[in-house]
Amino acid sequence: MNKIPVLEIFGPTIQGEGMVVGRKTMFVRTAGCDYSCAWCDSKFTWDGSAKEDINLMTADAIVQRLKELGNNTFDHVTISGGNPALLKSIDGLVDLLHENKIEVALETQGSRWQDWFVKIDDLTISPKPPSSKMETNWTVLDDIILRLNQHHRLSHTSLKVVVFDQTDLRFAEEVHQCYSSIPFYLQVGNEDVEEAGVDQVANRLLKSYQWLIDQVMTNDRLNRVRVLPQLHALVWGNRRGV
Ligand SMILES: C[S@@+](CC[C@H](N)C(=O)[O-])C[C@H]1O[C@@H](n2cnc3c(N)ncnc32)[C@H](O)[C@@H]1O
Ligand SMILES: Nc1nc2[nH]cc(C(=O)O)c2c(=O)[nH]1
Ligand code: SF4
Ligand SMILES: [Mg+2]
Repeated sequence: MNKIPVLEIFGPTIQGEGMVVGRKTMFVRTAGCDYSCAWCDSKFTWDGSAKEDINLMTADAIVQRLKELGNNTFDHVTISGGNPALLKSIDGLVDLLHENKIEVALETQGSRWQDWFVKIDDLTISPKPPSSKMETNWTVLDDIILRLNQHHRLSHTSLKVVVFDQTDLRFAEEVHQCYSSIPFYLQVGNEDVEEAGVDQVANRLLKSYQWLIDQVMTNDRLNRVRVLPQLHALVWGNRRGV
């Protein structure tokens, strides 16, 4: 089947995270995840609560919807989820976006490989730290990085680790040490994914950002790194579709 299970298409907005933070982009959010992170801010993609909202769409229909929403005001689309890497059918969407001169970014956790990864312009791999309660399969992650390297795609790749506490920070060090040539991003954990108030979310995030900066500044294992909060959460809190 080459249809794609889609939960959200939205934008234009700014990429709030990681290697192309601030970039004007549209989002396509797919349904389904092989993980169930304790603090996932997109639980509706895998916990069944939004299963009625899943749209099985062709690549053509997705691009048509993106154009309805964004007209000519975008040239970049971020595919996130859930885990889009569960879906072979994303291949055709990436090709169609490229045919339309639109760049493509991907958010994934590094638990599955897809051959279409080598076509992604901005590929973010985000292994999950202990606070998520998930276990990284290092063999799979190694294999993904190896394949990207074989295809000369590391210049299009970044690693991003969400950090909530000291234990997560040790995990981040480990990931950075293993793959030290890949641009590395530390992302502030959002502890308030149920909070409706924008100011409350922003205040808490800024406090956590300060803590994370302080930790990283004095850490000699985290030198060639970038430390970022989720910019969209600072602006819009936990609102969906931004
Ligand atoms: C919802 S996930 C979807 C893509 C993919 N499943 C992944 O985790 O990389 C998108 C990004 O949001 C991050 N994220 C999810 N919940 C978060 C939270 N509570 N605080 C900070 N970042 C979070 C993930 O780590 C990931 O980098
Ligand atoms: N603005 C904005 N930036 C994002 N970066 C990664 C997101 C995601 O949920 O994958 C995300 C999102 O949902 N919104
Ligand atoms: S891997 Fe991503 S989408 Fe899946 S549960 Fe974790 S944060 Fe959520
Ligand atoms: Mg998000």
